Amino acid sequence: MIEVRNLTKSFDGKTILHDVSAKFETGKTNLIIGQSGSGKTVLVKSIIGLIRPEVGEILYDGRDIMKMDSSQIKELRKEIGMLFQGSALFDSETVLGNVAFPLTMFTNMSAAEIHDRAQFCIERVNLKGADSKYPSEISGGMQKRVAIARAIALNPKYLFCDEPNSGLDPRTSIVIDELLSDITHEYNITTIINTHDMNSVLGIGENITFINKGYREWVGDMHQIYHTSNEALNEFVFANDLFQKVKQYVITHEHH
Ligand SMILES: Nc1ncnc2c1ncn2[C@@H]1O[C@H](COP(=O)(O)OP(=O)(O)OP(=O)(O)O)[C@@H](O)[C@H]1O
Repeated sequence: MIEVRNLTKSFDGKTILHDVSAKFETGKTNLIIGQSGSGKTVLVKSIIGLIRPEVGEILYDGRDIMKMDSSQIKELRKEIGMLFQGSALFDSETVLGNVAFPLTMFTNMSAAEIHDRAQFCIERVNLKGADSKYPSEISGGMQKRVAIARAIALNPKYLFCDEPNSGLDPRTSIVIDELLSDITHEYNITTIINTHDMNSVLGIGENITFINKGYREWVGDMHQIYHTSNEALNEFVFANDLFQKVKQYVITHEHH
């Protein structure tokens, strides 16, 4: 579990995070949602140690990253997988080369072991047979799966995903969401997903943290969110007609 306690962060005298506390649970898909500019990225960057808040605690299964020096943070990062927006693959490397990269960089595994582990991860994301392809030769959804395979190569305890569905069509987005959710459960990973995608919120949101103007205003899951009395959250999630209808449908049918 990652627990954040009373985080406050300001830039140039302007407070961006106001006393934010949140829990991100092990083996669950933890979503962070909120409007553009609400402070989600500042929160995530704080959690991974790229930004240092003025006040607060950030506990990785009890270990406070705020109290770590840079070499300790570097050690901790070995337990963290990252999935960046746009996949961030190396264009000049094959699928296999991309997935093998962190294994080559951060382990003492032999070439044969690296090959086996990379192949295992490639198969886990259903890309068997694509290992010698280059990123430019595969679709955006497949690239995202390569990025997921790379992110899990080192068997991370923690996985951070920044807008994993950006640029993907709705159907591919669901495939990626389900893959992230399955992997989270299967390997008992503390997964944190920064997302704007309401399909993800309602589809895989096991633990949702809503940030509004730098305050953590709501926490709950994809079922509870239909019943929220938080106006800002309601407007954010159910802004469009379709989601409004889904909400009415769910609420009506729950009472029967
Ligand atoms: N390094 C920085 N220096 C000064 N201000 C910053 C810095 N980083 C972020 N901010 C400010 O913090 C606020 C919150 O930004 P943040 O990027 O966390 O929003 P967000 O919720 O992630 O938005 P989006 O959904 O658009 O990515 C913004 O007003 C931004 O200008």
